[in-house]
Amino acid sequence: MKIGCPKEIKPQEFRVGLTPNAAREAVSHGHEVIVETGAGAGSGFTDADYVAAGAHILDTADEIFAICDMIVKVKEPQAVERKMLREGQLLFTYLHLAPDPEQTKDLLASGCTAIAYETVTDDRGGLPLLAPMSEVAGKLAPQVGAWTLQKANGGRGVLLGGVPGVGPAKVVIIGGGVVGTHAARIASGMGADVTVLDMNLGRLRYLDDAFRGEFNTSYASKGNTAELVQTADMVVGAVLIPGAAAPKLVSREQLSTMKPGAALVDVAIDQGGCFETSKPTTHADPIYEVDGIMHYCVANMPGAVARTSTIALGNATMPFMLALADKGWKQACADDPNLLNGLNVHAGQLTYYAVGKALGIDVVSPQLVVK
Ligand SMILES: NC(=O)C1=CN([C@@H]2O[C@H](COP(=O)(O)OP(=O)(O)OC[C@H]3O[C@@H](n4cnc5c(N)ncnc54)[C@H](O)[C@@H]3O)[C@@H](O)[C@H]2O)C=CC1
Ligand SMILES: CC(=O)C(=O)O
Ligand SMILES: [Mg+2]
Repeated sequence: MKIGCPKEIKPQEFRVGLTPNAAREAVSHGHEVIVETGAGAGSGFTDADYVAAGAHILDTADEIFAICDMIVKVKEPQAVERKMLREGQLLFTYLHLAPDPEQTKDLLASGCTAIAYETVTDDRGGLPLLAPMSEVAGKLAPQVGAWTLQKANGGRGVLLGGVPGVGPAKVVIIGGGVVGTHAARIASGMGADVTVLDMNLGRLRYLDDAFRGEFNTSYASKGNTAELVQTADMVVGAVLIPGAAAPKLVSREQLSTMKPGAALVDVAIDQGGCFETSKPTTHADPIYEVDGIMHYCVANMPGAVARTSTIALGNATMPFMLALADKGWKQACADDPNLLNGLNVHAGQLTYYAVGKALGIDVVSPQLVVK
């Protein structure tokens, strides 16, 4: 199979879909790997590194999309990339379709088959291709939130860890999954007073047990959430219902109950965001203010630490990428129900129920598609 890896074109996205190690592995399985010139530069990989791994280099994304059977990327295809996708071609990348009707329309029109990293599952109910980037974004959240809280950036002027004689900042994390857990570890490591909210009591039990009270836990009822948000210096949005649009858990009215200059860090923005006032921002212009509350809503946070993120993502995607290349997507998905859960689009039809529900589009069963 011809496997293509174009350079990412989303603003300030420095990750790349294939590492030289992944390219080497695919070549050793008998595949041809074609990488766009400079695609790895933002992650510290040169064209020569890919050539040494057995890949070929081409000058433009057009050439790669024209000749490759499978396109491996990081971020959802941008409008110009969507025009290059074609019937029968396989796209393997993050998609986040539920909050993105335009991308969904274009993918359906292209006739391609698209497998979304964020809905591939594992046998323990986890999301193995989302997890590495959630680990990164979770660890970044207190760091970017601390910066947002600085006075010159519009924030409250509060230091997360406090100092002797002045108490620490209060950090409230809504969602105690992968993002939430990593954010809690870092925020409490920075000395903040941290509370994690989740609706899953089993998850709260696990967090309490595993971290031995290093941070507080609270059940995510509307009342508890509203009370904690009022007292918070920083709120991290870290909820997920896989594939679906994020539920809105803090309304615009609630902003007036918060401390002026508090920071909302909406990591769930890639699924539409869990604060009513969230809208996607970029690393170039990451924050904005609504009703005196600072918002940070960058939808590709891991791109900021591209080398760490590219290697972590590549470790996770490699076995799935190889299965897709070795067997073809249909057989690979038929053999592995976890990979089949990644199938979002095939030949003009949606194949993921939560996306169809969010966008009001009919869905065909993925099991029928691979029969
Ligand atoms: N902005 C960015 O650059 C990035 C964003 N993300 C996003 O972060 C979000 C979280 O991802 P993960 O932590 O991996 O998901 P996860 O599935 O590990 O955790 C989500 C948690 O949210 C909880 N939850 C669901 N609904 C809730 C509610 N109404 N109230 C309280 N808790 C609720 C679940 O019980 C679960 O524990 C996702 O939208 C993901 O796509 C992930 C990586 C990078
Ligand atoms: C998960 C995601 O959206 C990202 O890593 O950018
Ligand atoms: Mg994203």
